[in-house]
Amino acid sequence: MIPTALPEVLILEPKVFGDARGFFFESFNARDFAQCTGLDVSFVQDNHSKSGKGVLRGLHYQIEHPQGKLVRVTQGAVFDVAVDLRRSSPNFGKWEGVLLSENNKRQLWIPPGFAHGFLVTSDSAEFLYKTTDYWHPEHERSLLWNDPAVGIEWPIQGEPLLAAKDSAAATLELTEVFA
Ligand SMILES: Cc1cn([C@H]2C[C@H](O)[C@@H](COP(=O)(O)OP(=O)(O)O[C@H]3O[C@H](C)C(=O)[C@H](O)[C@H]3O)O2)c(=O)[nH]c1=O
Repeated sequence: MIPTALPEVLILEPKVFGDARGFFFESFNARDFAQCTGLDVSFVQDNHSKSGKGVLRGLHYQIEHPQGKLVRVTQGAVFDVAVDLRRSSPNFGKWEGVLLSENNKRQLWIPPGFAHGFLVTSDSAEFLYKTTDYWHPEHERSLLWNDPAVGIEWPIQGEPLLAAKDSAAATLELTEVFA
């Protein structure tokens, strides 16, 4: 486990076994996750998305039924970002960005209370993640990817490819946040 500038956001690096055939690693182990993070969480949903170069999905969160997310990349590379949306946090509005790729096999734990999104930096990327609560579309919110008040330094020249809901997302000042 590798800490980040946001104490609750954690990078996890699996032990990878390579041999003449290729590689093997345990991509998730509940006991090891609990031991190395000290967290007592259970995951209820696995998600898998594929995106082209320059796609930015996010920054999303559920205002009710907030989801903790354990995210990883199995093909390509993304710049993965978490933003602390807990008003009571000393890091409210602060962000952390981590390169996740098929090569570094790093995973990122994003707790409930944070917005999450990623920018695809490779030609395409397959993104897999586990969530600690189910999808509740009625509670989904989107924080604007380039809100100057948050100041995320996305590794992109020009505009990303965004879903309409993300182009129209609210700024930190106007979006719903957590206590
Ligand atoms: C999130 C989700 C979506 N869907 C359906 C709804 C749409 O018909 C389709 C695509 O959904 P959406 O455009 O919201 O997908 P993303 O933009 O990748 O959303 C995700 O983006 C960022 C990276 C996140 O962290 C969230 O997990 C999630 O909000 O999948 C489902 O059926 N179940 C789900 O859990």
